[in-house]
Amino acid sequence: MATGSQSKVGRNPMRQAKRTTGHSEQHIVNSAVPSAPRESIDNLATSSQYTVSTELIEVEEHDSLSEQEISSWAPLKLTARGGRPGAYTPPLRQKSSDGNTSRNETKKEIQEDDEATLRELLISLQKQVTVMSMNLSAKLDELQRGDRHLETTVALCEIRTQLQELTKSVESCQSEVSEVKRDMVAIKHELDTVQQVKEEIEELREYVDRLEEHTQRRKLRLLEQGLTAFLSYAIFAAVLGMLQFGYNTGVINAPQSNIEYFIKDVYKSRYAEDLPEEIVKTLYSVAVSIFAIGGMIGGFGGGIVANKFGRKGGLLLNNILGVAGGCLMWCTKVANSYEMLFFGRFIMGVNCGLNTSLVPMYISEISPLNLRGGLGTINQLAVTVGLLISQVLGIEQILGTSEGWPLLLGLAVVPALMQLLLLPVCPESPRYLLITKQWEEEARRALRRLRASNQVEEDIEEMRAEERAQQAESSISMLELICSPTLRAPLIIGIVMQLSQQLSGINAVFYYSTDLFESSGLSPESAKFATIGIGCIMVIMTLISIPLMDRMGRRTLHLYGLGGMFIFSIFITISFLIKEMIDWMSYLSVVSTLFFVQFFAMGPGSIPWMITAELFSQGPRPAAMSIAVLVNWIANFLVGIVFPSMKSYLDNYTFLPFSAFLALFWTFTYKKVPETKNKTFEEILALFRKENESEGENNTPSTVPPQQESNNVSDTKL
Ligand SMILES: OC[C@H]1O[C@](O)(CO)[C@@H](O)[C@@H]1O
Repeated sequence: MATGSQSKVGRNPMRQAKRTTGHSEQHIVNSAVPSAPRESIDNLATSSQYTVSTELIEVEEHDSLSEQEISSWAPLKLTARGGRPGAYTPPLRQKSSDGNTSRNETKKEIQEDDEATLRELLISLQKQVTVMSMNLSAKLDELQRGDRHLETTVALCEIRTQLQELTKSVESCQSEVSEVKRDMVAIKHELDTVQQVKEEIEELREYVDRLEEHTQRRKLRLLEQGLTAFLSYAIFAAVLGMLQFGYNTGVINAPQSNIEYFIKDVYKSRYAEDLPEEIVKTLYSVAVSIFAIGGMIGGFGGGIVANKFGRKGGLLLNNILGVAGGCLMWCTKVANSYEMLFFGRFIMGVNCGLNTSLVPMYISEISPLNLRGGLGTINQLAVTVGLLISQVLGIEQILGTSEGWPLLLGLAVVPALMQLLLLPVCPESPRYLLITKQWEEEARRALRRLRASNQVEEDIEEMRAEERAQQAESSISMLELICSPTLRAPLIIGIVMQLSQQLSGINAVFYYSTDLFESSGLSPESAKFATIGIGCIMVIMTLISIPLMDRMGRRTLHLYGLGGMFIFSIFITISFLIKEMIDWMSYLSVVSTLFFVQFFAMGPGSIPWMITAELFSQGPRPAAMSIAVLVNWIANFLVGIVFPSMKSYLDNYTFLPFSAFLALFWTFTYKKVPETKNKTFEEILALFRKENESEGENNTPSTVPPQQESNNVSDTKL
């Protein structure tokens, strides 16, 4: 307030006049110049009364301004001068420092008080000037009528000058008022803009809320979808491929001695000499393992086939290999050629490798979200059924004879022919049609048939969302997949899950269970039945795990599975170690093996197949499946090859390396594997993308400290 006053003093023409006059003049000025107007301008805002008092002029203005009018000047000075000496600071410039509160206060002050106050100030100033002029004119007349003519004239001149200055002062005041007015308009404009932005933000928030609600509703509807007859049919037709895999895995075990005799016979009939026993064993192991080599090739090529011919298309074509492989093995004896057996096994391997890639992909892509886990487990159920069928058919009473074994191997044509018959009426994967091929109408038609409903828009929307989410990484090649930082984590998880299935030692049990049981004290007959018992347990437990998959979640079941396998692998070792001392310990090994297999069926048997397909969106899924399936087949092959040597080197400790692997895989699953249950492919993708972004932000190394909560995004860091 004082500053405001001072600023005015500097510009006050009356003060200037006072400073430039001499002593005698000073008297004249003092006596002639009306001090009250000068004071009234200086103290305009603070004075509650206005008095003109000189020797010559006495103007009482007290009555002309009300108390209210005067007190209302104070806020005007405050806002108009802004506390900066000699310069007017518009309130507009204060807004940034004071924020919203100051803006609102300023707005209130200006809008409610200042406008009226400024107007009143102007009016009162004009009034004062008018009153003063009138008073002065009256006094002038009075003086002109008097004798002191000369002094009066001088005084009058001074008064006139002062009056002019006063007028100027009023004018400058007016211009300040207009300035304030202009600022007020600007502030109002700015406040309007702020209001507008506020409204826009509010609208956007509402839009986001609506969108979230819509996504939630869509997901709920997706979770309500049921299993239709046609979907069951399509799944049955597709999993025949996995049954084929199980059958060919198990079929070679039972007729081992028959096949070895056949190899010897062929050799003798060709070269008229006996083949050494070791070479016979080696040739038999070629017949066994060449299947896994074919599996690696087929598994690796699965991604290319899936993209080129589609999932269903690829499966149909693959059956040509199935029929060809089956026929070759069937005709082996008639053709008197073990080479034919090897070739047939190799072709069957390629066929099964392709199946392990194409079937889980097709099933996960046609399944409704809420059934994806359960239906994914059907893959492994088919494998176990295939294995059991081969074990049962392989007993001596059925086809496990020197005459029956070619047919036993040749029966592999049955699943292939059945699939050729059943699959053509099934639709192609709608995801493949929509996302890969961009054939929306065909995708809609396929979905309508699978869901037995015309309401398929939720599925279409969900697929579109997946497509949008993966846009940045569409059409991924294997090299791009390996190099992509976003996909690295799911790829490593997919690979480790496959390794956890094979390096758990399951095939050590499957390929060598009869042998194992015999060496732990069972008779050959009992050992064979114990092996069949294992096959049955496997089928039953896999069946039991189907409803659990979408209730307990993949991660939980995998952890239970690996944990149980770890415990019973230790029991197997213990039973081996003390079987010499305690007789009934051989039964402990059988029971432990049964439990070991039971825990395998609970999770590690089926989850790796489905989770690999779940961890990736449409673009990188085929390439990821290829790599993961290849790893599975390599590990499968290695266990098959290495286990006999392991057995002779480690003896009773043969299962210990598997125990160590199981502990390792359990820890990995606990720390890194996210839950995919009831998550859309888009959500799973977002999970890894978010994790990758936060990794980028934190600039942390790729291995992160352990996290407690599995479902947490950061759990997926690798
Ligand atoms: O059921 C046991 C079988 O399952 C697989 O792990 C495939 O899932 C095979 O390698 C194994 O022989």
